[in-house]
Amino acid sequence: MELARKETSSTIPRRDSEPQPGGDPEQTDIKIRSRGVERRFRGGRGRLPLPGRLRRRAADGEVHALGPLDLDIATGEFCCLVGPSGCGKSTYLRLVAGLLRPSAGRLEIRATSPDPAAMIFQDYGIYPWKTVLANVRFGLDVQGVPRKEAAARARDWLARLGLTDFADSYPAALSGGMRQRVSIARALAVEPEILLMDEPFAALDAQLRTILQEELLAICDADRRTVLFVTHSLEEAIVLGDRVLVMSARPGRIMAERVPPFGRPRSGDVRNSPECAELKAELWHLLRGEVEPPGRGSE
Ligand SMILES: Nc1ncnc2c1ncn2[C@@H]1O[C@H](COP(=O)(O)OP(=O)(O)OP(=O)(O)O)[C@@H](O)[C@H]1O
Repeated sequence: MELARKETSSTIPRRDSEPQPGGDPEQTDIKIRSRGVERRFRGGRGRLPLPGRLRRRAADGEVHALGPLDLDIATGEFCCLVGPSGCGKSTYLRLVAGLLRPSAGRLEIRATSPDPAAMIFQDYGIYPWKTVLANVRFGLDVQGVPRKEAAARARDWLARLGLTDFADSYPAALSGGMRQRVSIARALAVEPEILLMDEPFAALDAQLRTILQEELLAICDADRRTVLFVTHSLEEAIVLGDRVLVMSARPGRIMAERVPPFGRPRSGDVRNSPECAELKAELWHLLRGEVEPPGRGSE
């Protein structure tokens, strides 16, 4: 993608402290534009049991979860979001998905379809009572895709993710890695313009995580999509992203951004490069001050 390629060089491009909203001012093909986007919550997370620190915040009335956030994401760009726990990463994804509305600011999704985003969660989000094939077909059925075409497209995605032999199995019979593949196949089958991934590999062991990262790289190289990927793993962000966005502690803002110095197509082997190690150290240095030490209180 243009932005990433232009900035690829032997040194890691820096855009410290005051990143341009959206990075490259010449970049006009914007898919997601955020201007002054904020989100506040009132009264905690419904009736969910909250740990003490969060319960105290909720009792105070309002949680300023995110922003103001100025950010442009280009069409076809793979953006990784890293930041301390509770800084509003998932909240931003839910805003882009249209599951939440901003409390202030303007969030523009420049989509060509009425339902442009698909979301993949850490806990798979697949239906246990449906077979693998039916899960992958689900979004296509909802879109009203004719039965034959839906079945063919679903089977194609099953094949791409190595799930053909499990088409008639139920999720309970699958390993965690397989379930996450089903979840990815289901999201991609509807060919979303925007793919939102919220720590999708966090529950997997290190080997499976590496394999699924490779698969995601291959899928995105074959078929460029706009991707927003939330992760706590700096290495994962560097290996996958055209751009790594570093968020401050809550209320989250974009504090810095870095462009991993790797082109496309890209192999997961870049994780073993000195550039990856250098960038990881730099990102950790940026983040360290934002990560709240245990017991420092809620504010
Ligand atoms: N529905 C809600 N009601 C009240 N508070 C909420 C709600 N959703 C999120 N929050 C609060 O907003 C803040 C940001 O939450 P969010 O889940 O977006 O953070 P995050 O960066 O994704 O965290 P993590 O990395 O731990 O998943 C947190 O303080 C959280 O408790």
